[in-house]
Order: sequence, then structure tokens, then C-alpha cells
Amino acid sequence: MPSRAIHPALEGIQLVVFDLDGTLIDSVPDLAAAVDSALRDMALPEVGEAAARDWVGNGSRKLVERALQAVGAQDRNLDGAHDIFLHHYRLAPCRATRVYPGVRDALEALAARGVALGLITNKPTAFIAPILACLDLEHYFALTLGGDALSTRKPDPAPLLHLAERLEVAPSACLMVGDSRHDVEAGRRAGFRTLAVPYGYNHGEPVSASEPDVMVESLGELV
Ligand SMILES: O=C(O)COP(=O)(O)O
Ligand SMILES: [Mg+2]
Repeated sequence: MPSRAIHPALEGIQLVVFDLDGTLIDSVPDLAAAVDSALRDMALPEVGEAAARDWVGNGSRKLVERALQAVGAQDRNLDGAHDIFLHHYRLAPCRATRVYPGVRDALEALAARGVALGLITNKPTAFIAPILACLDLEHYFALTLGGDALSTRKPDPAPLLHLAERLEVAPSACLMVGDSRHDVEAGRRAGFRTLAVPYGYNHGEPVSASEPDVMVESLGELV
């Protein structure tokens, strides 16, 4: 069966590494619910989903830190608050989280063409498998890496280089796909090509400002 035509950005690409939150999935409803539950437990006011949307992308500890700052509680113990958040997020990491349009088609088409797929998120590793399984996405990825897997995380290029090396693909034949400036910066520093989507979480700024090699409105455009 002839494979479908592919986007020029994928020309010569053997490994595509995806970011998770804001790129493949809209996870903010569940992240924000866990943040608000944690704030409630601490007798603090809730922040809501719209605020949390601008705070995702630097890992869950940073998300909790930004929430505490927003409610004027930056003096609270951050580790303790983060533990309370993790407790709530563990209870419901995939209740309202959804796969973005075009994602499944793109993953299917890339896998069918024999392109290796990886996933690198700044989210704690423990949440990757349950969320991918809940959304029926787990079988696409040869390797996944969480924000606590190595000593550094995006925008550091180390996780990307680690994954390329493990899968024995030269960085120049790799594409980093993400929603934030951290993904673009990590990709550029790793020597990957970079592609960004505008619909995710980028601290309230357009991700185009970080000058990815390619922008697409939806990952469905890749196929
Ligand atoms: O900050 C997070 O927890 C996740 O972010 P990422 O999947 O976009 O890297
Ligand atoms: Mg992201």
C-alpha cells in the first residue's frame, strides 16, 4: 500500500521527538484541578484553569510555585505544597485530559512510514505511562523521558541527545515537535530540526517568537 504524502519538514527525518503537554494532549484541566485541590487543602484561594494554562511547561514543581506566588503564598513550603499537588494529580491524571485534533493521524502515519517516535516531557516520569495508556497512545513511542529522568530537562538539550543516542539516530535526522520556547530551544541546542504548534502553553507568548524551523496549526498537517 503506498504511504501517504508527508510534510516537507519530515524530509530525511528518522526520529521525531514529541513534547507531551500542550503538544499531544491538553492536560491543563486535570493539572489545574489538582492545583486547586492542593490550594484548597492548604486553605488558600483557587487559581482556576485559565491561569494554570500559562504556567505549564517547566515541570510540576514550577507549576505549584507559580500558583503559590499568584495567591501571595510564596512563603509556604514548596516541597510540601508540591507533594499535596502530586497526591491529587495521581488520583486523576486523565479525567478531562484530551488528545488534540490531528495527533492520532500524525502518529499513525509516521509510525506506518517507519519513522521512530520518542516523547520528552518536563512532567514527572511517573505520570507518562498512565496518561498515555488512558488515551491509547502508549504503543507509538520507542522511548519516553520525564522531567526527572536526567539531571537536566528542556530547554537543556541533554534529554534530546540522550534519546537520539539510545535510538542511534544522528541529531541532524531528528525533529523536535513542541508547543513552547523550551522545546524549540532544546531542539536547536541539540542540533535537531524544530517544529512548533501554536495551540499549547507558552507562558502567554506566541511560540513563533522563538523561531522554530517550521510552524503548523495542527499536527494533522504533517500527513
Ligand atoms: O511542565 C510540565 O509539567 C510538562 O510540560 P511538557 O510536557 O510541555 O514538557
Ligand atoms: Mg509542552
